[in-house]
Amino acid sequence: MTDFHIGRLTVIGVGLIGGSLALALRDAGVVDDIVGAGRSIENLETALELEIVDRYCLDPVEAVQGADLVFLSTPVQTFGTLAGQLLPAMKPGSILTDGGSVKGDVIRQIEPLLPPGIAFVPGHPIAGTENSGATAAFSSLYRDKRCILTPTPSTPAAALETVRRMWQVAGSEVVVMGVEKHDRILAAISHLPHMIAYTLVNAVGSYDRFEENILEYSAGGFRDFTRIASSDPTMWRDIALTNREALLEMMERYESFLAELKEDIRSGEGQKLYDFFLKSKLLRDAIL
Ligand SMILES: NC(=O)C1=CN([C@@H]2O[C@H](COP(=O)(O)OP(=O)(O)OC[C@H]3O[C@@H](n4cnc5c(N)ncnc54)[C@H](O)[C@@H]3O)[C@@H](O)[C@H]2O)C=CC1
Ligand SMILES: O=C(O)C(=O)Cc1ccc(O)cc1
Repeated sequence: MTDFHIGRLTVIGVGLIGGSLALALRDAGVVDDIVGAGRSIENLETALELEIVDRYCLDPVEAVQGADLVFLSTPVQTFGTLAGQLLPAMKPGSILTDGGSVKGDVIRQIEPLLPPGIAFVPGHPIAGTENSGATAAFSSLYRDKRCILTPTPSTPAAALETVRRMWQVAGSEVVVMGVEKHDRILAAISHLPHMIAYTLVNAVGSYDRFEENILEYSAGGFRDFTRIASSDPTMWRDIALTNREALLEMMERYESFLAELKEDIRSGEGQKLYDFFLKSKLLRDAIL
C-alpha cells in the first residue's frame, strides 16, 4: 500500500514514455482518472482501446482542465509551444512535469512561461526502447530503472517530492542532479551512442560496391549494436539540436579516439590495439 495518490493525470503525447507511465500508475492503483492528448487521433484511439487513458482530447488546453498533474511526453522541441498553451489553463496548485531526454533547453523553454501557483518539475526516466507510439507502451518499463529529476531554484520542494513519489511508485530509483550534469552525462551515455548507431547504419547501408543490400548479411553484432538506430527520427532530431553543445563535445572526443584507433591499425600497432580492446572489454564487463 502507498499513500501516494493522483486525482487526474493528463498525459500530453501518449507514446512509449507517457503511455508507460500512465499504465504503471494505473496498475499501482494510485490514479483516479487519466486523460490523454496528442495530435494523432489514431494513436489516441489506440491508447483508449489499450486502456492507457480513460478519455482523450485533441485540444491540449481542454485536456489539462482539472488535472492535478500534467506529464509532457512529446518530442522536446514541442515543449515550449505546448507549455505556452497549457500552463494558463492548468489549475492552481497543480504540477507540470516531463520526461524529455534533454533538460537545460526544456527548462529554458518552460520556466519563463510558468504562471504563479503552477510548479514545474523537470524529469527524465532513463528507460526506453527503440519503439514509439501507444502500442509500444508497457507498465513495467520503469521498473528497476533510474529516473533523474533536475529541479531548479524555482521548483517547489513539495512538487519535487510528489514527482519523486510518482516515479518510485512506477518502480524507479529517483536521482536528483543538476541540469548541466544531466545533459553532459546523457550526451555521453545516450545521445552519442544514438548518433554513432545512425552513422554506422547509413555508412554501411549506403555502401554500393556490390549490387545488393549488404545489410541483409548482418549478423548479431551489427544488429545488437544498431538496435537504437530504429528509434524515432523526430525525437532524435530534437535531442541532437537541443543538447547540441554537450553532444558536439562528446562527438569530438569520440572522433579523437577513432582517429587514434585508425592510426594504430594503419601502423600495425598490435600491442596498442590489444590494450585498447582489453581496456574497453573490462570497462564494459564491469557495468553488466
Ligand atoms: N523513447 C525513449 O526511449 C525515451 C524517450 N524519452 C523522451 O520522452 C519523450 C517522448 O518520447 P516517446 O514516448 O518515445 O515518443 P513517442 O513517439 O512514442 O510518443 C510521442 C507522442 O507525442 C505525440 N506528439 C508529437 N508531437 C506532438 C505535438 N506537437 N502535440 C501533441 N502531441 C504530439 C505523438 O503523436 C506521439 O504519440 C521525448 O521527449 C523523448 O525525448 C525519454 C526517455 C526514453
Ligand atoms: O532504447 C534504448 O536502449 C535507449 O537508449 C532508450 C532511451 C532513449 C532516450 C532516452 O532519453 C533514454 C533512454
